Amino acid sequence: MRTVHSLKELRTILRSYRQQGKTIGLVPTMGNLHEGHVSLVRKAAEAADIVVTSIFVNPMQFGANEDLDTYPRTLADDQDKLAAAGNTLVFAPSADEIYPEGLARQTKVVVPEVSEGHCGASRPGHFEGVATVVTMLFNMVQPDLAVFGEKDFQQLAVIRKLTRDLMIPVEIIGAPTVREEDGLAKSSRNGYLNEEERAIAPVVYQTLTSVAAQLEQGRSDFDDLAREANDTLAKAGLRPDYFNIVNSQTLKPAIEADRELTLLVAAFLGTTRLIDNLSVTR
Ligand SMILES: Nc1ncnc2c1ncn2[C@@H]1O[C@H](COP(=O)(O)OP(=O)(O)OP(=O)(O)O)[C@@H](O)[C@H]1O
Ligand SMILES: CC(C)(CO)[C@@H](O)C(=O)[O-]
Ligand code: BAL
Repeated sequence: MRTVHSLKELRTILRSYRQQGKTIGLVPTMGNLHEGHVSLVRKAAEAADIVVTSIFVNPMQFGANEDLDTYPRTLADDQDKLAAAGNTLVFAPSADEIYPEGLARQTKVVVPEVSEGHCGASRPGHFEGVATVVTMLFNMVQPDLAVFGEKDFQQLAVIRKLTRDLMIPVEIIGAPTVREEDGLAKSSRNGYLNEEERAIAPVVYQTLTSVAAQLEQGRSDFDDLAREANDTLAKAGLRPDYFNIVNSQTLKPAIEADRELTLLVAAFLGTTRLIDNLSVTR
């Protein structure tokens, strides 16, 4: 497995794979890889001949008070995990390689509606940063397909929409959330949790499953359910950011007639912000 840091090297290698008629799958990540990421690489390897995993902590999607500087950078460990998972090529560019003129001069991709609300409301500019870098990665790698985790549910919706709207010829594949045994969604940011916080963290998924069960049993007083969920999170020691019950396609607030619902949650444990979601069919 090779690792390249420059766009020039990336293009040279990919040109040769394309000339051999190989299909290319892309797995965009920010590194500090865990089994969730590995599942995306495996899925990409099942569907494409060549898997390119990008590792780039994208400054454009971080707010001024967020964890850009402390985000874990663990390239050597990541390379070991990727090689074992069947990855072909790692693309690990510097910020200068991606944004040579700096962020202020960067053209932006703005995705309306699905970017609004939820994480989009709590992290202004975040999805512009994600949409822009993902569009750039699509242009740099020109993959046949790309795999993203359902853990970042709103992000996946944003990427599906921009791919359709900009007519980018890439198949977008969603992959299910990989969890710890106690239900906590695997996430690089779980590493920020101290022992006490880690013991509380599974309450996020427990709350999702409890609300999902009540929806399946026919409850449709969505506002009350969301309020109760926020209370449960707060009582456990979390600081809820949002708990929203939405239409799974539009990500707009659910209405009685909706059959496919998704519960979206973000909550802080200390300074760590956890997100998760669960979909329900009624
Ligand atoms: N537990 C998981 N299961 C499946 N996919 C995941 C999981 N966690 C992350 N992913 C996916 O991996 C890709 C890269 O995500 P990223 O590098 O941000 O990982 P992360 O662990 O979610 O990090 P963070 O803690 O910053 O959110 C995204 O498509 C994301 O949805
Ligand atoms: C898709 C992504 C790699 C874009 O920076 C990032 O948002 C992530 O890791 O989910
Ligand atoms: N997993 C989404 C990347 C971010 O939180 O910035």
